[in-house]
Amino acid sequence: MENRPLISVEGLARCFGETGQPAVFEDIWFGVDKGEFCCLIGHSGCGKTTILNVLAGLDSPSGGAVIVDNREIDGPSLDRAVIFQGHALLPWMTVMGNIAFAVSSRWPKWDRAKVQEHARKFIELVGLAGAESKRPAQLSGGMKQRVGIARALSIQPKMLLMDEPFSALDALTRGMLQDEVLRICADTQQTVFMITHDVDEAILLADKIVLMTNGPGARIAEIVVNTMPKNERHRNDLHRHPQYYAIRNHLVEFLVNRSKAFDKEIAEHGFDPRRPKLVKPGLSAVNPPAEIVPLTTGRRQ
Ligand SMILES: Nc1ncnc2c1ncn2[C@@H]1O[C@H](COP(=O)(O)OP(=O)(O)OP(=O)(O)O)[C@@H](O)[C@H]1O
Repeated sequence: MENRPLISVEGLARCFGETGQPAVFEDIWFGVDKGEFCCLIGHSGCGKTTILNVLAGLDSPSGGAVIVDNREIDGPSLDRAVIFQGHALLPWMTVMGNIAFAVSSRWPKWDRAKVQEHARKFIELVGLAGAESKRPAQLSGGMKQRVGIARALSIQPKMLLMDEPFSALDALTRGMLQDEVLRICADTQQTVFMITHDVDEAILLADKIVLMTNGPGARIAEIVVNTMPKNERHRNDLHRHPQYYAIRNHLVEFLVNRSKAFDKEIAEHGFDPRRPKLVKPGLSAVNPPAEIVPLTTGRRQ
């Protein structure tokens, strides 16, 4: 049996509107391994949120498929938890109520005491002990986002999907939450797919950064491997790491110049969308992963 990553995005395309409209993105191929933290970066409108929605099972692609654990996604599942930019909490419920609600959806047979005990562990994990009985209106933006993170983690999903989860927060709160997410995901070996516009956030959190060209017809241009090991990534001295500027300059150069002129690169150097190049800025390029043979579902072409 071939070695498929936990999440395998295979030939994904999405068109909106009438037939004949150009695809927002097409022929998107990449994988996320178990325990890996993957960030997706690209300009506004290239289709990042649409890809995340497909991964969440909230949208259907016009072509291709997403395979998780060797099964094609065909709808939402508690195996995949989403953290949105706006935390989407239930305003009439307390912190405990919001998290317990998710926990009891996941394990409907658990009694109230077991649900609350489990929920409390995650409330503590995100530093909200003592705020269990507060309602969302009584919380700051950062605290609400912590509840969203605790709720998503509490159902112990196979994968965590995050759409710019920190972008609405002030810089100080954003930094603190980034540190916590980095620690929690490393401790729990959580598989994460996250969209961000913030290059430094991607360098701090991601094991690999998937670069998307501009739409319409957006593609995965390449995949940047974060050559800074997780345990050497610290927000306050990220810029002192010997690999930092090589990675940062590579990402910024892509966003400023290459993302809009990728067709020219294709014409000059060729391009295999099934095997986007793996790049290690500051080190040499490495071979792309082995090609994945798509599962034939017969459902979509
Ligand atoms: N339901 C929809 N109906 C029609 N068009 C849509 C729909 N959802 C998204 N689009 C279009 O698809 C394109 C990609 O949208 P998407 O939100 O996925 O981009 P994005 O890369 O996440 O952008 P941003 O970084 O600004 O959030 C946009 O042009 C958007 O208008």
